[in-house]
Amino acid sequence: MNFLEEIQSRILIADGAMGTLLYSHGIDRCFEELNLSQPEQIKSIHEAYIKAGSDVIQTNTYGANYLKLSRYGLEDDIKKINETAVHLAKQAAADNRFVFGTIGGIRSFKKSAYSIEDLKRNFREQLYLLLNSNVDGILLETYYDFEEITNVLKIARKETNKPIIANVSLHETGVLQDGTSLKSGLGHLADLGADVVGINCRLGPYHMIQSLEKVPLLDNAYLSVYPNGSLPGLEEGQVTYAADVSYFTQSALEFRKQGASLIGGCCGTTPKHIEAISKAVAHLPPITEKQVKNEREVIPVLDREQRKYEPLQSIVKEKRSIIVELDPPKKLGIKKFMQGAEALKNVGIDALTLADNSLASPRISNVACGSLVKDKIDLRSLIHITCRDRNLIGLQSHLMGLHTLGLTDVLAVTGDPSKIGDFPGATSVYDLSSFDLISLIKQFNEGLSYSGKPLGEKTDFSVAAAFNPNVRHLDKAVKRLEKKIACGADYFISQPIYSEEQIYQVYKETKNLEAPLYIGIMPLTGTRNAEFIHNEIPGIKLSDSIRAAMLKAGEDKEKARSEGLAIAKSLIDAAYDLFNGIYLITPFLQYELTVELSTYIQQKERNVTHA
Ligand SMILES: Cc1cc2nc3c(=O)[nH]c(=O)nc-3n(C[C@H](O)[C@H](O)[C@H](O)COP(=O)(O)OP(=O)(O)OC[C@H]3O[C@@H](n4cnc5c(N)ncnc54)[C@H](O)[C@@H]3O)c2cc1C
Ligand code: MET
Ligand SMILES: [Zn+2]
Repeated sequence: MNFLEEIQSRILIADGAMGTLLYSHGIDRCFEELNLSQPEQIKSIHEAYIKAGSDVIQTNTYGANYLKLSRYGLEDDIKKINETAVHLAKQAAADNRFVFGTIGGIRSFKKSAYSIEDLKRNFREQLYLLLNSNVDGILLETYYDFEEITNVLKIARKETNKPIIANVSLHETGVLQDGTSLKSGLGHLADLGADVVGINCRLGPYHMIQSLEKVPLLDNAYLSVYPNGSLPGLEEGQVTYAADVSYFTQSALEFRKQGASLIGGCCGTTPKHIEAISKAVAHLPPITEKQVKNEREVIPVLDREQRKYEPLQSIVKEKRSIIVELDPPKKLGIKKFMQGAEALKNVGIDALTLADNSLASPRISNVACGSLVKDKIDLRSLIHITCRDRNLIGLQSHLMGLHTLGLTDVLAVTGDPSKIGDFPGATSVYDLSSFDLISLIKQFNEGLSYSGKPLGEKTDFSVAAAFNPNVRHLDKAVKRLEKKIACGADYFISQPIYSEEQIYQVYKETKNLEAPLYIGIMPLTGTRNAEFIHNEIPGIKLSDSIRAAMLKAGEDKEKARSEGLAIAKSLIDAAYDLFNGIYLITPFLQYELTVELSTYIQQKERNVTHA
């Protein structure tokens, strides 16, 4: 009996979930290891699916590859686990059933977690083991990453003439994670040589039917569909699925109408679901003609609204520009903060920069503060965004919120890790790096979300990135800047520098960059503050003369304060002719200091223009 002949003449029934039926062993268990320790149970699950009507069953090898097994320290058992899995499935299947060796996808949305080379090596090993055990075909399932499935499919097609089923998992109805439509994705997999192409997991029948409505019958591959039992729920920490099996009778008829030739189930489905599907469609031939729904017309992306403020990168390329950091307060109450913002606006700075819980300590949301500053004082707020506190969902929601509030100027940073802050046990999310975040914001400017889904409007963010010059190898830090420019950074803002020599070094190393740089200067507020910064903030070093001057000021607060200001002014003098952009950092909400320094810069500017 030949799979490809069989599927041509009638709808074939696949099996349902394996993992769901093994949950009772504990969710953190390696289910594939059960091939060795509980072979009878695995075999009886296969038998239950066969009894329910499955023509095609899959080996219990979804995660039986090096990368997944090594999470459990089981990588050395890879050969035995795969061979036994094939053996058990074959024992359960009579001659007229097909045993497909399954290989699950690895990547989630984070491409950086595994390189394509890692994935290919990992795949090849499992593929050889399954083919050597003489499976009837190969099943690729739960691939969210289209780059991954196309690469592994090419390998499989090269290595075997046996039938290959290639199933992707959808990001949302009809759309893959990278924004590719299901129609074009499946077409591409068919062109790469898959015999059957389709979808599995994540969605239930309703969304899968909707997705398939836009997919035509292909002339070089059959269509498959493996829906989940339902959308997942959570009960007492356990994933649950709705158990209405009769719903699957109707769903199976719909799948047939959409052109599916192979119908099974994924997470949450059981032999009962498969029985319902089998009873509904196993005796029917596949359809030969199909009315395809048009892909949704591309919604025109509205052009951006007029920006309220000119982008800082344009200003600083042309002329002197001062931006000042004023951190949102650590306690409730924003009177002093707003007074500071107003005083700084009155001395004519270009923007107030608002850190995002810097040093990983909670503060009033910088969006709340920034929005008030824009609306009440009419001063541009530059909102820092870290990747520490928000996952990919939160970050996208945040960007949409900023756009909605008209906060168009942002600084994208990785962010100080939680472990250095007030709540060391809190999670540092880091779904994205600063590079990824810069790229994401620039993609928003094209009107597209992370997955490439149209946002309806284009945003108009101007994106700053951070420059940390206080490192051992300045050239490496500058290389990071080049990478940030490649991701879309419009300009840079540096950490504070406390040495005239270092300012000159930074100028030399960065002067050829395409993107302008605001150089960071923060007034020292006292002798202890100076010693703390020199000795305890990683990377930052005060020059000998600055340190000596602060030590000389001693415990006299007034003297230390004016010495701190004098030092900041001398650093400004050193930076003045080299950089248009000056970034002043206000220590401890002492805005009088940054007001005085801003005035100092402007005075200098007037003297120069009048001279
Ligand atoms: C202007 C400015 C504003 C900031 N605002 C905030 C804020 O609001 N909230 C907050 O939490 N943090 C803030 N930070 C701190 C910042 O997140 C980091 O501590 C650091 O300065 C690096 O910037 P980044 O996050 O863009 O890091 P990236 O360039 O993305 O680097 C991430 C990590 O890679 C490593 N790395 C970086 N450079 C090198 C190098 N040359 N060699 C080897 N390893 C390297 C470091 O471990 C670094 O932490 C700010 C920093 C600056 C300069
Ligand atoms: N078919 C496999 C199983 O049911 C994979 C499911 S998708 C995570 O265990
Ligand atoms: Zn699944």
